Amino acid sequence: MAPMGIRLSPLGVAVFFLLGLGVLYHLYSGFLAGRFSLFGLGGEPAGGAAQSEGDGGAVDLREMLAVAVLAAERGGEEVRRVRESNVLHEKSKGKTREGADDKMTSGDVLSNRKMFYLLKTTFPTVQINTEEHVDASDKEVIVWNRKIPEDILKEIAAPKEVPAESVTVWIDPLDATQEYTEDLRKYVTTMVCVAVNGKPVLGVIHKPFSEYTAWAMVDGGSNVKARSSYNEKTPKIIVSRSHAGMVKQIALMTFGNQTSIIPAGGAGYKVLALLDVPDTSQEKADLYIHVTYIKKWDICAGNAILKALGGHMTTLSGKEISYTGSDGIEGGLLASIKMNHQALVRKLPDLEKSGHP
Ligand SMILES: Nc1ncnc2c1ncn2[C@@H]1O[C@H](COP(=O)(O)O)[C@@H](OP(=O)(O)O)[C@H]1O
Ligand SMILES: [Mg+2]
Repeated sequence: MAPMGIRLSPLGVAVFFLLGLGVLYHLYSGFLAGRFSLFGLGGEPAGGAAQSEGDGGAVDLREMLAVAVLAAERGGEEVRRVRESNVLHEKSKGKTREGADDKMTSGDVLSNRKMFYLLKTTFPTVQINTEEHVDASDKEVIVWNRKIPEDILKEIAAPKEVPAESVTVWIDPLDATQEYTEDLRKYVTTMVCVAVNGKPVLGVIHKPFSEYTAWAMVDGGSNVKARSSYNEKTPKIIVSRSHAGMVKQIALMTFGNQTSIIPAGGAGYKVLALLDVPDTSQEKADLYIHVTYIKKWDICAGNAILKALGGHMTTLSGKEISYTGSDGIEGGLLASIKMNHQALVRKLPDLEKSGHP
């Protein structure tokens, strides 16, 4: 006889066992999904999302920085792969206002796809503006493993939440496309910028061919710094080599003939030229000046990094640039660090008033 006269029916045991399994599955499914995403095994967006569909509320800027770094690096892998294949599928998207070809390659398109979908999957409600067209039928779900790299954790000790609707992300999947087509690899970067209420707060500039990444967050931290000194009197000025306009004449007129001009590709490269960057292929300059029309994805990341390090990027007349709304800016660009930026502005001609780029 069973103790206390209880007899266990086989059917009852089976039902009890199944119920138990159901409860365990319910309890652990979220945990397991988290583990799988940890290994980057793919799956549904919710697996790596730092923000769920219903959570229009807040995003953590420290998480956005981690994803921005990853996106720039993943995009960079595509940029490198396409360049090394030598099959660029080079096309013209049209002409710039000055009549130059606005080029696009498979490197731009494939990098854009990776960068856009990684950020979109992780932060589904955030506004993302990117240089290249995103093909919705060619969607790729890329899951973030939710790991914030050690160097970011070391610099930025706590999460920093902001309302998701205050955020605009700017992606440049391949800066210096013209130079990319000429195989001038050192100028090429991939960039991500996060603006909050139009102000640039977080920037990432990645060099795919030297695998160097600079990042910074305003009032947060950075992995890059300013150099110890700059020449304010006769600065070395870095300028565009393929969208120059009248920049050389303006620079020489303002700073005199002793000033040297360095023509270079890429807005990301030119901002890095102002900083203390260990990459040996990186030239150094004291100022970055641009006088023709330029787009916000080209400059937002550099603006955020300079601002985080105490520098400035403004129009030539000293106006701050707002990273919401329209894609482009008139009025040129002046970028400096550890200099009297307003004094530089006073020296330069006001392009917006003269109407002459
Ligand atoms: N007048 C202009 N019109 C449109 N885009 C411009 C421009 N001047 C510069 N740019 C863009 O700004 C970036 C840096 O330019 P530059 O190398 O000449 O300094 C390049 O971005 P992309 O390579 O991402 O297109 C370039 O196309
Ligand atoms: Mg580009």
